[in-house]
Amino acid sequence: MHIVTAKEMYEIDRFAIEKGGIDGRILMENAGRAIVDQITNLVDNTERILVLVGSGNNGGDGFVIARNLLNKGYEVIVLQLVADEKIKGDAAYHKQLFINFKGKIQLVQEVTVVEQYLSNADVVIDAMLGIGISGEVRQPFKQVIEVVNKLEMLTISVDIPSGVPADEGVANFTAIKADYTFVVELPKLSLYLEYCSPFYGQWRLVEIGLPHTTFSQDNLIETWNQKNVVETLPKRNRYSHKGSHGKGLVIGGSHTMPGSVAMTAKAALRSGSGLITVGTVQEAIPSIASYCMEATYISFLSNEGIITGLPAIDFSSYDALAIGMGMGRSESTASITKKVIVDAKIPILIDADGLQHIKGDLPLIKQRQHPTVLTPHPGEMAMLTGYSVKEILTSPFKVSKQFAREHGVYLILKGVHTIISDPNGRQWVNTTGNAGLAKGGSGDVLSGILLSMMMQNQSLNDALTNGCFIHGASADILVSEQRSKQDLVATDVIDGLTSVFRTLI
Ligand SMILES: NC(=O)C1=CN([C@@H]2O[C@H](COP(=O)(O)OP(=O)(O)OC[C@H]3O[C@@H](n4cnc5c(N)ncnc54)[C@H](OP(=O)(O)O)[C@@H]3O)[C@@H](O)[C@H]2O)[C@@H](O)CC1
Ligand SMILES: [K+]
Repeated sequence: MHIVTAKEMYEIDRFAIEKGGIDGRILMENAGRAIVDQITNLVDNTERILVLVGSGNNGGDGFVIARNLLNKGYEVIVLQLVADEKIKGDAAYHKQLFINFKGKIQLVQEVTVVEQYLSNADVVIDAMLGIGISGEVRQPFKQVIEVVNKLEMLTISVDIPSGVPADEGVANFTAIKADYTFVVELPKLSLYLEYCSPFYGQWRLVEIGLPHTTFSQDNLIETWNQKNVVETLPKRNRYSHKGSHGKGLVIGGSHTMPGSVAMTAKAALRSGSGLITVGTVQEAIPSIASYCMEATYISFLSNEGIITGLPAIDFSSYDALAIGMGMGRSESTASITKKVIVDAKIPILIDADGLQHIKGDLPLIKQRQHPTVLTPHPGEMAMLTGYSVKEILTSPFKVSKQFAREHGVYLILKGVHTIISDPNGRQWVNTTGNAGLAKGGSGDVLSGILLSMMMQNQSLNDALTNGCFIHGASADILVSEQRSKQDLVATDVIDGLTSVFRTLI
């Protein structure tokens, strides 16, 4: 599903009205009614409802909601926070309907009076500000937002919690902390920003009759969900053999960090790879092999437990390779990483210490004729780009797109909402995963799943989005059935792959 910026949402709205011929007042009615259907599942009609409305169409939705709740027997009061003349167009039309239906509207701008009304209500519907907000929230909204948040009553936001920007790039704002948000038609970008999404509370989309078209050529961002995975994940052919599902190479590990490559290799095998070879230091091989007996091993030259030399490897005999996990950050591992990037004429995934090593050599990656996949977390992304972590989290879509285009890479920016960007600037947001994944080893497991997907017969975009989905889905299934977010560890996520594949294939 397409994720929209405010600008794109307005384009779709304009298209529906101007070209499609639908009346904006009908769209507003649809929005309000669809949201009322949701509210009636949450709130029973003995509860007193206060609807806070502002000057725009978000407030217009508020009037439709108030009228339809009134019709259903709820006790409803609308607090209008702006002067009468500010309410125009479709919103004014629906305000008049509410009045015609004997609805009660109080024009209030002093926060103390708003507070009194709030103390006599059970539920607040937030229809103050929608996607039309610009700049810092002004008074009286700022104070009202603070009061609503302080009271901690059931708060339901219309389209977007008032004050939350629709788009990325705004780090500091005052906004309603909603318990529920009913998002009109399409998800807004801020739903996938980790500093904005908590404000939405639980959220759901409501359909109002707009087409799901996109007019933007430059901002293609989509969610990637189970349906997409089922449609694109290759089915295993009965007549296939181990060579048909990819022969992958994993380079990394060190005496003190053998677990990383072990988990990458095991995850790759559990995700369908035909053959996996691990290239690592001699002293780590016995412990890795005891965990991952299905892999084969190449012993690399080492000194004090760190890889120091690359043996002669025919990279062309592999379908893809992953490098960097648990490798350490010495001069020798840096030069090996660079040599692999130049010599290996196959798709490469670079993670962890490998990312540190390429920072000064990004042109080498751009020159590659084969795909390169980078999998940084925000800290590594900051190291690669020179932006601060805060800047990256404030504009993760923009920063990733820019980086993927500039360096010709596939970029997976890991996070609560992992963003996958391709070299053409297309982007996807993964929809699975939970806080249980915020542990050491998660990234190594993801690299293994991705390596495997990169070798299966699918487009690289599908491979990467599917890999991220499957990784998060394993954690989700485990947390819902047997583990908790507390005790989930990376190797569990590998074991959980069985449940994911059983539901997907
Ligand atoms: N297809 C759709 O998209 C549909 C959308 N619909 C709904 O419409 C909503 C978008 O409506 P919208 O465009 O009227 O904007 P919205 O956010 O209600 O208000 C903007 C007003 O707020 C004000 N204001 C601005 N910044 C401010 C600030 N910092 N601090 C304080 N005030 C500020 C500014 O007024 P000003 O005081 O500047 O005159 C401006 O006029 C959308 O979220 C959805 O709910 C549905 O009805 C169905 C179809
Ligand atoms: K709102």
